[in-house]
Amino acid sequence: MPIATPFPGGTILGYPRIGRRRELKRALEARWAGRTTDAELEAASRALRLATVRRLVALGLDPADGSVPSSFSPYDQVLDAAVLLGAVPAADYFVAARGDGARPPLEMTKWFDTNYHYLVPEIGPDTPLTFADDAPVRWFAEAARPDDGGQAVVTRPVVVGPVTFLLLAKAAAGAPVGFRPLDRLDDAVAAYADLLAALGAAGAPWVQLDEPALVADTVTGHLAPGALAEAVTRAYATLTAVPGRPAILVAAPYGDLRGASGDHLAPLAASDVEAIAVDLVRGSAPTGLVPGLESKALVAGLVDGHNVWRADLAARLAQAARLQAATGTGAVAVGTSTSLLHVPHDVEDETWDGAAGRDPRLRDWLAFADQKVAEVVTLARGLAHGPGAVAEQIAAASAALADRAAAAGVVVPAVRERVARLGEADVARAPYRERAAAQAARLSLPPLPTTTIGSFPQTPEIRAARAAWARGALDDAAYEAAMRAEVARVVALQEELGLDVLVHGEPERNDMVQHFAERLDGFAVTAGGWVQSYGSRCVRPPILWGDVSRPAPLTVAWTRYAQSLTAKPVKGMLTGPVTILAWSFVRDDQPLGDTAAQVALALRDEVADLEAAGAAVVQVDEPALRELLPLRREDQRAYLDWAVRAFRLATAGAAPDTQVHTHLCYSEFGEVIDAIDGLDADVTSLEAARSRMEIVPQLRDAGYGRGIGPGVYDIHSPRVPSAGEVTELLRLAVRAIEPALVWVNPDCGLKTRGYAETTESLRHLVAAARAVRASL
Ligand code: MET
Ligand SMILES: [Zn+2]
Repeated sequence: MPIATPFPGGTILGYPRIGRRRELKRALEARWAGRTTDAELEAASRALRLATVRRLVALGLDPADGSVPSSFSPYDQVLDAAVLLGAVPAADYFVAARGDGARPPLEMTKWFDTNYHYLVPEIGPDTPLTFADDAPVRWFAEAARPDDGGQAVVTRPVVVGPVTFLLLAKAAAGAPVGFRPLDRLDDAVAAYADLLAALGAAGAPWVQLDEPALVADTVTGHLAPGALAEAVTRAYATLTAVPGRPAILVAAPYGDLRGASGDHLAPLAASDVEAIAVDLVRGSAPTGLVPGLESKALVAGLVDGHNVWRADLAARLAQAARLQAATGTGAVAVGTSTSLLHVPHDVEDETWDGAAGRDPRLRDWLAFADQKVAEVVTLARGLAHGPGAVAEQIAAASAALADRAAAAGVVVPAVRERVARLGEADVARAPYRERAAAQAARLSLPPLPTTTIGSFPQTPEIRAARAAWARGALDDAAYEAAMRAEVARVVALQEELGLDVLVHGEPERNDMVQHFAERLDGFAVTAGGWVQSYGSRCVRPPILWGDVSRPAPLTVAWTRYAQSLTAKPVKGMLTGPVTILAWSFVRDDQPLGDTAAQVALALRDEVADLEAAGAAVVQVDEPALRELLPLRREDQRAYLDWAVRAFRLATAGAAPDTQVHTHLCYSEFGEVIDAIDGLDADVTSLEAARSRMEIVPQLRDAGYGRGIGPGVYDIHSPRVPSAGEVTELLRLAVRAIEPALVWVNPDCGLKTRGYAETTESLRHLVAAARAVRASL
C-alpha cells in the first residue's frame, strides 16, 4: 500500500508547554488562587497554543502539512487522555490533578526515565471509556482556522496512545483481583476510533499517538510474552480501519523498540499505520529490512529531545541517508528522539555573561528546544537536497563540537588520572559488624533512634532572603546571618522535640542538586532554563559540561555551625552522585558511569572534610536511584553496578566509626532491592508510610541486615498523623525486622511543609518511638 499522505520531511514530537516566560504556570496559579476566571485561563492557554504553533512555523516547520505538533496540555498529557476517554470528567480536571478538600489527587509518578511526572489514571471494569472530550479537535481547529487574524497552522494533534495509556494506569480501588487496565483495551480503542473520526472530519491530515510503553520493560514487564505485541496489533487494526481518519504516526520515544523482551517494531511495521517514529538517540536504528516498513514513513529521532547538546549534524545526516536503504522504509523523515518537553525553550533567552556559572562558551555548544527545531529543519533539508544544501549549518555545528571537545575544563587530566587509579579498596569499608560496634560506642543512641531526612520547612522568610540575596538587595554577610539564625532555630526545635540525631535543616539550599552544581567545577547553571516537572512546577536542571571537581568544601561550614550548638550528633547532608546526574543535563561525550565516578570523588572529599570537622554521621541522599533505572531489563544490571559503585566511592573513605546514612524516596523498590543492600550504608531511610511498611519484610527477605528507617509518616500532605498511627506503623516495622536495626524518621525531607504541622508530626513521631521502645 503506498503512502497516501506523505509524511513531512521534518518534525518534532512535541514542544514545551509551559511557555517561554512560564505563562502557563502563571495563568494556572492565578486561576487556582481565584484571582482569575475559567474564561481567563482558557484565553491565556489559547494564546499560548497559537503563539507556540506559529513560533514553530517561524522556526521552519511547514504550516500546512502536519509538521507542527499540537502538543499542549493544561497540566499533564496522561490526565488529558483520561479526560478524552471520560475516565475523569472534564469538569474534574484540576481536582484529579491537585485534589480538593474532599478528594485526594491522582497519584503522580515519573514518566519513563525522565524527571517529568504524570498523573496515574485509575481504571476499573466499569470506568467510563468513551470519546468524551474533544480538546484535540478544538485545538486543531483553532490553529487551522484562527479567528484572531493571525497565521493559520495545520497541526498534528499529539495524544498518548491507547496501549501506553492503559499500561500507565492502575487498577481502580475495588477492581477484582487480577484485573488490569489493559483488559479494557477494546473499550479504549473504540473511544480513540471516535477521536480519529472527529479529527478526520475537522481536516487533520495527521495524528500522533505516543506509545513509549513499547520501549519500557519497566512498564510492560508483568505481561505474558507476546501480550504486548498482540495488544498493539489489535489496537492499531481497529484504529487504522476508521473511515475518514487522519494518517497515523505512532511514536515510540525514550528507547529501543526491540529488546530482549521482544521486537515491538514488528507489530507496528506490520500494521496499517502510516508512520513510525523511533528514538535513535537512546535506541538503535533497525538493521535489515523490516517487513511492512516499505509502505510507511520512518521518522528518525536523530535530534536528542532529552538533553541540551548541539547535534553533530554531519554524522546525523549521514545516518539518516543510510536508513532508507538499510531498512527498506518507504520514506525517511527527520525528527526529535522524544518530545522537546524535557529541554528549556531557547538558548538565546539566557544571558551567557560569565556570571554565576553562565559560561559564555556554552552558548555555542547548546541546543534548547528552538535550536533543536532548527536542527531538524536543517537535517530535513539536507536529506531532501543533499548535504551541499546545508553545508554552512553543518560546518557551524562541526566547529562548535570541535570547540567543545577541545575546551579547557572538558577534560581535566588530574580528574581523569584520579578516576583511573581507583581500585576495589576505594569502594570497600570495614565489615559492617565492626563499623556498627564502633558507631554504637561513639554515638551511644537509644534503641529506635529518631531523626529526620534533612530539610526543615523552607519558610516564606527563607525564600524572600534568598531572592533578595540573588538580586543583590541582601549582601553575603546578611544572607549568611539569616540562614545561620534559621539553623539555630531548627537545632533548638529538634532539641526541644527530643530527636536523637539532628540536622541543620538545609535552609541554604535552593534545591538539593542545584546547590551542589553551583559549587562544583564542571557544572553550569541557568537563570531561566525552566523545564516542566509536573503541572505548573518547573525546575532548572544544571548543565554538567566538564570534568567534575570540588574547588572548595561545599557544605562543611553549615554542619559545623549546627554541631557547635548542640551536644547531640548532627548529620552532614550530601546529595549522592546518581541523583546529581539524574536531575542535571549530563554530558553526552562519555559514559554516564564515568561522570558518576567524578562526582563521587568530589563528594568523597566532602565526606572527609565533614569528618575532619567532627561529623559522626553523614547522609548521602540517592532519591533518584530508581529513576535512572534503564527501561530495558537487559541494561539494568550494568547501570546498578556503576550506580552502586559511585555511591560507595563517595562514602567508603569514611572511618568505621562514622555512620553513613542514605535516603531513598519512591515506592517501587522491586528491581533495586539488591542495589539498596549493595550501597553498604549503615542506615537506609526509605519512603514506607503509604505502603504501610511493606518494604521492611522485603528488605529482610533480601538479606538486608543494617540500619533501616522506614518512613513513619507521609510528608507529601499537610495532614498530621496521630501518635497512635505512627506507633502502629512502628510496631509493624519492629515485628518485621530485628528491632535493633530500626530507625524512626519521616518519609522524606520537610522543606515543602509548614512549621505548624511539622512540629506536631515530629512530636508524635518522638512519642511513638518512646512508646515502642518501652515495649521492646
Ligand atoms: C527528595 S529526597 C530529599 C532529601 C533531602 N535531604 C531533604 O530532606 O530534603
Ligand atoms: Zn526524599
